[in-house]
Amino acid sequence: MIQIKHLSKKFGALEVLRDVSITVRKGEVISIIGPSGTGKSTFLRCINLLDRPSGGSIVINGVDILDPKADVPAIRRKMNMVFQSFNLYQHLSVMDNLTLGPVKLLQTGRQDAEKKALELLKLVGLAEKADSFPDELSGGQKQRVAIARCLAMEPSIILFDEPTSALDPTMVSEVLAVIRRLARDGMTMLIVTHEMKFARDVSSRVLYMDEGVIYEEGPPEQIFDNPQKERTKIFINRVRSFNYRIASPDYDLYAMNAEIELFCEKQILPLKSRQSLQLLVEEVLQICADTLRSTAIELAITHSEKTGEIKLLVESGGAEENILESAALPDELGLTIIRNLTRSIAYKRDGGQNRLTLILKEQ
Ligand SMILES: Nc1ncnc2c1ncn2[C@@H]1O[C@H](COP(=O)(O)OP(=O)(O)OP(=O)(O)O)[C@@H](O)[C@H]1O
Repeated sequence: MIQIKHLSKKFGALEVLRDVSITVRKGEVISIIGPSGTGKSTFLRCINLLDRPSGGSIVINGVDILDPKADVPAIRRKMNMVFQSFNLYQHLSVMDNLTLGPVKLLQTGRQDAEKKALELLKLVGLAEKADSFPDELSGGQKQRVAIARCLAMEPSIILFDEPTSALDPTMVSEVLAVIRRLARDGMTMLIVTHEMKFARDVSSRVLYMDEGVIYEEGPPEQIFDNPQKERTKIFINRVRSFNYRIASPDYDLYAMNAEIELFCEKQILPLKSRQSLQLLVEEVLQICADTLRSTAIELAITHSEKTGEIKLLVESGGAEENILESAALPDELGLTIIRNLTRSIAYKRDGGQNRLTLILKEQ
C-alpha cells in the first residue's frame, strides 16, 4: 500500500530523518515509538507532505507522491491525519466540522454528508454533540470529533500524531478506545504515541525510531518484551521504570508524588495500586529520614505488564544497613504499614550499596 524508501528530511543543517525505509500493508496498525525529538512526527508529516522530504521516495498504491505532478490534495485526503491539538474549526459546530470536507472537497450532497456525519459521531459516542461548538467539549471529546472528521473524508489510511498527548489523563482512555475500535474494523493506521501499553495492545507492528532511522522494528512482543538492539533495550527499560534520586531529608514530596502519579498513569495502574504505592514510598522514606542526612537514596519503581507485579527498589550508599531492621526506627507503625502493603521485602548488600526490594501486595 505504501512503500517508503531511503526517506530523508533536513531542516537547514539539522538532519532529522536520515534513511527511513518501510512498507505498510493494508490493514496494518503500526505504532511509532522512540525518544523525543527523533523525528517521529516529522516522519508522519513527510508521508502526507505537510513537510516536504529532502530525499527518498514514497509510493502509495503505485503513485509516486514526490513526483511534482502528483495531486497532493487528493493524496492527503486518502491519508488523513489526526493531530495532537485536534485542529477543529472553532467557529463551526461539530456537525459543520464533519461535513465541510466532504461537501467542499468530495462534492458530497449536504444531506448525505450530514447523515454520514451522524453515523460517525455515533461511532465515536458523540451523536448528541452534533450541534455543540468545539469550545463546549472536553479535550477527549474534541479529539473524538477530530477522529470522526478524519473518517468523514473516507481515508484509506489514518496518521495519528500523538493523539493523546494534549489530553488530561482521565480522557486518554476514551480516545484510545475509539482508535482500538478502528483497528478492529481493519483501518490502516500509523500512530506516533508515548502510550506504551496502548502501542503494545493495538499494534500489529511497532517501529522504534531513534536518531532519524527506524532503529528496530517488529511485533509488539519483540519490541516490548525482547528487544534485540541496545538502544531499544535502554528505551524500553526506561519507560518501564520510574527512577528518582532523593538527596536530602527536605526533598519535595509533592513533586515526587506527581511523578509517581504520572508513571502510574502511563502504566495504567488501578487507583488502589497507585495509592498503595505512594503510601509505601512515603513510609519507606519516613524511615529513611536519618539515612538521608548522610547519603542520597535512589528509588526505582518497576511494573511488569506480564505478571502485574509492582516492585520498589530503594538503594543507598553508606555503611551496611538494612534500614527496616535498624535499631533506631522512628516508630513501629510505619514498619507495620510497610509490611501490610508488601508481599515480600528483601535486603541485599551489593557493590557497596544497600539494596532493599519491596514487592507490593496484589490489590
Ligand atoms: N519545521 C521545523 N523546523 C525546524 N526544525 C524542526 C521542524 N519540525 C521539527 N523540527 C526539529 O526536528 C526534530 C524532530 O522533531 P519531531 O517533532 O519530528 O520529533 P518527535 O520524535 O516527534 O519528538 P516528540 O516525541 O517530542 O514529539 C526536533 O529537533 C525538532 O526541533
